Amino acid sequence: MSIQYIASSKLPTPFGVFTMHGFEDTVAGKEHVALTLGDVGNGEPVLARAHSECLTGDALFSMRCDCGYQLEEAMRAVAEAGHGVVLYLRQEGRGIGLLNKIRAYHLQDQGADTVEANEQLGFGADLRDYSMCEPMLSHLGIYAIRLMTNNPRKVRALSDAGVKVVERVALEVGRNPYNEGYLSTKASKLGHMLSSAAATAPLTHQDDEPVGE
Ligand SMILES: Nc1nc2c(ncn2[C@@H]2O[C@H](COP(=O)(O)OP(=O)(O)OP(=O)(O)O)[C@@H](O)[C@H]2O)c(=O)[nH]1
Ligand SMILES: [Zn+2]
Repeated sequence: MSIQYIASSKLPTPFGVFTMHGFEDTVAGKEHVALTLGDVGNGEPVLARAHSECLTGDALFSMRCDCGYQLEEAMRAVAEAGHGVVLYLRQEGRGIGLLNKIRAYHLQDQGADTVEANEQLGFGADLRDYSMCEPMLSHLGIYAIRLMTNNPRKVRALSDAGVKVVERVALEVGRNPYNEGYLSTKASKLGHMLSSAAATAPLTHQDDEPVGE
């Protein structure tokens, strides 16, 4: 198996004290992380998020997408439930990588949507692979999950990869004027289950009125 468990440590966050588990994909050369909180290995289905890396949204406060908001809400929900897991998967830009995502954003600045931009760069719309999830979850003693996502293809991909998904839990947060078009493209072209007036969960950096655009 190419996924190897490496080490664990505490990770205190504003939401609670998680345990961070590091894994290495020795074939792809990628490092992935699982954050757990509470007892996740008791056989009960576990509240879970499989979150694909988005440096811009997760770390740089970007409002172009909903990733940062979803990550924050997922960690908050796990803390509120008292147990759960967040898999942080290092497949930036739906698998095309950070620099290609910046190229794609440049094309989107000029009018392409998120799918057209990928295609203009010669990539498929979504190159992600979820095969690391089952071995990571198994290592943590998790055999069934309640998956926080709006993406039905992610549910199918995880199921196809051997993960028992007993429920999909909607995760609609962070809609704002900068990601409105992106979210409607996700719904129309990528099949995401999104209501048009999704609830917003403002983050501290979302307080300012948008400027430009
Ligand atoms: N190529 C590309 N990747 C993007 C863009 N915006 C966000 N991403 C990446 O998309 C991934 C997140 O995918 P999303 O489609 O937003 O959400 P999802 O994971 O499919 O679905 P949810 O579980 O509902 O969040 C992350 O890896 C982001 O870096 C974009 O415009 N172009
Ligand atoms: Zn994002």
